[in-house]
Amino acid sequence: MSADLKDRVRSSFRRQRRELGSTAATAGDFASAAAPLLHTLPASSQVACYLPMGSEPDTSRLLEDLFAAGHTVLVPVCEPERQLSWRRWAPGTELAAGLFPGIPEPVGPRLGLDAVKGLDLLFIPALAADAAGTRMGKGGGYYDRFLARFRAAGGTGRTVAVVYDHEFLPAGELPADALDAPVDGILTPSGFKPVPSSGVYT
Ligand SMILES: Nc1nc2c(c(=O)[nH]1)N(C=O)[C@@H](CNc1ccc(C(=O)N[C@@H](CCC(=O)O)C(=O)O)cc1)CN2
Ligand SMILES: Nc1ncnc2c1ncn2[C@@H]1O[C@H](COP(=O)(O)OP(=O)(O)OP(=O)(O)O)[C@@H](O)[C@H]1O
Repeated sequence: MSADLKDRVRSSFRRQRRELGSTAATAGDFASAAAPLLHTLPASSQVACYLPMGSEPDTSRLLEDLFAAGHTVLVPVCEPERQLSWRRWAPGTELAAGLFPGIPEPVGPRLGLDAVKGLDLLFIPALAADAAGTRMGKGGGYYDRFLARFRAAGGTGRTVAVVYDHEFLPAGELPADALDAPVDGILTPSGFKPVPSSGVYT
C-alpha cells in the first residue's frame, strides 16, 4: 500500500471532520453505545480513553461512566519521539496543555508501560476504522508505537477505535500496512462492532 494513498484517504477524513460542526454526535451517544461493552468489564478494571479535542468523537461522558463504574481511568500523554505515557484521570482532574497546545492532559505523575501493561480495555482515537479492524489515526504513529510495545510486553487488553458512523467502513476499505496495530472492535454512536477475525468478542 502506498504512503501516498494513505495520505490521501487521511486528508479526506480530516476534511470531513473539520466540516462536521454541530451535526456531530453527542457525548451521550458514545456513552450509550459503549454501555453493553462496559457491562462485560470485570470490576475495578484498568481502562484507557483519550480526552476529546476539537471535532473528535466526544468521550467525556464515557470517561465519567468508566470512573463512576469503579474502573481506573488512564488518559494518554504525548512524549517526545511520538511515544505515549499515561496519567490517571477522574472527574475534575486538573488539565494543562502538554507537548501539543491543543491536547489537554492531566497534571500529575506519568505512568510508563510497566504501570499500564495490565490495561483491560483501550478506547483509541481514530479518523476512520474498518470492519476488519484497520484503524487510521491522525498520522503521528503514537498509538501504533504504543500498541506494539504493549503487545510485546504481554499486554492482552482489548482495543476499540472510536469513530462517527460515516467513518466506519466495510472490511478491507482502509489501506493498511505492517506497522498498523489492528483493533478488536469499533465504537460508533449506533453501537459497538466487534472485529470477527480478532476473535476477542465473537
Ligand atoms: N484527543 C486525542 N489525544 C491524543 C491523540 C488523539 O488523536 N486525540 N493522539 C493520537 O495519536 C496522540 C497525539 N497525537 C497527535 C497526532 C498529531 C498531532 C498533530 O498533527 N499536531 C500538529 C499540531 C497540533 C495542534 O493543532 O496543536 C503538528 O504537529 O503540526 C498531534 C498529536 C495522543 N493523544
Ligand atoms: N511500531 C512502530 N515503530 C516505529 N514507527 C512506527 C510504528 N508504527 C507506526 N510507525 C510510523 O509512524 C508513522 C505514522 O504511522 P500511521 O500513519 O500508521 O499513524 P496513525 O495510526 O495514523 O497515528 P496514531 O497512532 O498516532 O493515531 C509512520 O511513519 C509509521 O511508519
